[in-house]
Amino acid sequence: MTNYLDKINGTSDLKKLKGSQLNELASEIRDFLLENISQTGGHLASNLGTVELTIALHHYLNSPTDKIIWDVGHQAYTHKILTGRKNCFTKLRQKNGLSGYPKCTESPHDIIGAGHSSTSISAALGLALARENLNQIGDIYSVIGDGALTGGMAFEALNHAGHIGADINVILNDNEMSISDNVGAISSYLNSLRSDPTLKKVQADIEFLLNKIPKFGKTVSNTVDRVKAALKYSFIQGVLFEEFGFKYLGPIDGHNINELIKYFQQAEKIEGPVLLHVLTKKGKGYPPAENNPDQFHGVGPFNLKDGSSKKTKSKPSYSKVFGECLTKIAAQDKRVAGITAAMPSGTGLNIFAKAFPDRYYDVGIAEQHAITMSTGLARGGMKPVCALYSTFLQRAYDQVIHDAAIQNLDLTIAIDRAGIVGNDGETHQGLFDYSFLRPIPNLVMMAPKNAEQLQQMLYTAINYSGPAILRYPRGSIRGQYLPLPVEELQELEIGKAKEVLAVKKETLITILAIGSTVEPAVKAAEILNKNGYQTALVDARFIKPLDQEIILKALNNSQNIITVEEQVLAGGFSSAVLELAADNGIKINKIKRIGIGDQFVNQGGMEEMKKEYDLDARGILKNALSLLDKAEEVDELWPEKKD
Ligand SMILES: Cc1ncc(C[n+]2csc(CCOP(=O)(O)OP(=O)(O)O)c2C)c(N)n1
Ligand SMILES: CC(=O)[C@@H](O)[C@H](O)COP(=O)(O)O
Ligand SMILES: [Mg+2]
Repeated sequence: MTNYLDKINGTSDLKKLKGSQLNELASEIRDFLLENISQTGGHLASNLGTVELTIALHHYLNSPTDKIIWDVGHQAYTHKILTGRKNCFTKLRQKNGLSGYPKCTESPHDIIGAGHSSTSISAALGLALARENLNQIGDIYSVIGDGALTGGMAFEALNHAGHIGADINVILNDNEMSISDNVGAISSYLNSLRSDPTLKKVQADIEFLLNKIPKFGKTVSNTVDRVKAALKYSFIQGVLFEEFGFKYLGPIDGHNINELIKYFQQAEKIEGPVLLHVLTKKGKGYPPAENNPDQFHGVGPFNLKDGSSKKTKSKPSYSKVFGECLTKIAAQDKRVAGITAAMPSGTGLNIFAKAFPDRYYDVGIAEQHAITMSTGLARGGMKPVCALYSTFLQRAYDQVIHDAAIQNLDLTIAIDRAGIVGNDGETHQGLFDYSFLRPIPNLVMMAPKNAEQLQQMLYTAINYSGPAILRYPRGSIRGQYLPLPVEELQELEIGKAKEVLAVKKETLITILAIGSTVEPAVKAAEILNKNGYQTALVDARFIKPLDQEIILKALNNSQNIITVEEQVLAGGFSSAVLELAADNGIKINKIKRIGIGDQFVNQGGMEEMKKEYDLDARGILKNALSLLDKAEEVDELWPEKKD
């Protein structure tokens, strides 16, 4: 049997294949994806769905002169395979390995880097305008999913591109899924387009017409309009995208390479913006993923035979603890509502959704709207809890300031995936939220050290009457999970830290930690104390307001200070401590700040990357010893064998 995949070393080899050879290649690529992703993990279902579409694009276009922009970018694995990166798949999403997203530094074919949703049409438009201004050549294709199309930015770009008649092609990859079921009026609208038989007939007639016309531009538009009228089917009334000034082509079978190429040829004949509505199946070709596209959207290593996970059962995630606790609180208070921006299972809000479907809102990929809608709910007397990943909350910065904080409204923002997120890499790290939220008046912001504190903090945030934020990391909890009954939940005193190991007069070292760094700091402090280096430890709990009393006490009484935060150093927890010291005229003898410097953090395992930035117990110990000029003792003091 011919192995086409091994023979392809770039898109020029692909172009030599025809007809059924391309279908065979698609099948080989699917096997390759399954073989590799089952070992490394990755975004399986979306990639299985875009194999034929990507082959057709690269067969028809000349990348990188022609430009393909992948929205979110989690579905671009076949693009990577066809553009010379096949051999890198053994290290997909791993440290120093192949990125799971398009990345400009990785390949000239990755025109625009991504990871966050709904940016591709804007980027395509910018490229088209640059092409025009600089007399460049090349077609420009953006590939956006039906989920990503729920993001407001996509519509800002459609609005602009349609208005100016930009010569771009937007492929709407409609698989009827976001990560979970897609939501919203647009999604229902796409359903109606998909099943409209008249549209297919009109498309056939238009195709016939286009084949007769060399370039479907302004000069012939009257003819086309006449044909449309004659067909008694108005695109203008029928298709939303036409209202935006786009020519609509479709629906197109996204698993039929020849049909796709035929439509690309058509699109080329049309001047101005074209939207190609391509229908694909998420998880295509692998029954476990076809049947459970949500579960197979992003996966860890799994057994190919049945799709079962290779991971041994681990502790519950922070998201699950959050979801369960919220559900319990909501059972007692019918004002509590849950809001997600297209991440119900990721945030644990699916647990709440099941119990209280009437108070649960999935707004689609619309973080800005999620926050402002929450403020409206709050104003109306509800107690909204809006759960967003830290990295995606970046989208809603102004809404937090303008709609929540200035008006001091009573909402809770639960920031999930705060800190290092691991294999998604730079675009998804949650490393900026302390810094961008700390300067905002009226906000209260806390970070739990473990599952127990997460529950207490959620209860505190919901009961606090004003905008309250809690941030917690991705992945499994540390320590034990004892689900607390509501009667045992207690409001924490706002802005109160806790001395885990008391600060005394002339303390040698005080570690000031917050959130996920507290538990490794406890371990480091225990080792230091055991070895005669008297160490105190403060769990700050609140970054805003900071407990001035306890932190000033620590600064005044300690010969050495260590701050630890899973965040960038600039503007974060350590900055808050230094500001407090400066404002109170305290001269800190020696200080070491552990956190992320002025750089983006690459992909890699979560623990692996935390270790790299000294955010683990050993890293904290090492920094403490180096403050005492005893760095060389770390191996000797560290109780575990070198790993
Ligand atoms: C701003 C933002 N919010 C949320 C996400 C998380 N996210 C990644 S992919 C995805 C679903 C995208 O659905 P779609 O575009 O239809 O692609 P599919 O996975 O179906 O191929 C979501 C919600 C994100 N990447 N960016
Ligand atoms: C593509 C994307 O943005 C999401 O699929 C993301 O990878 C989810 O990350 P988690 O695995 O942390 O939920
Ligand atoms: Mg989709």
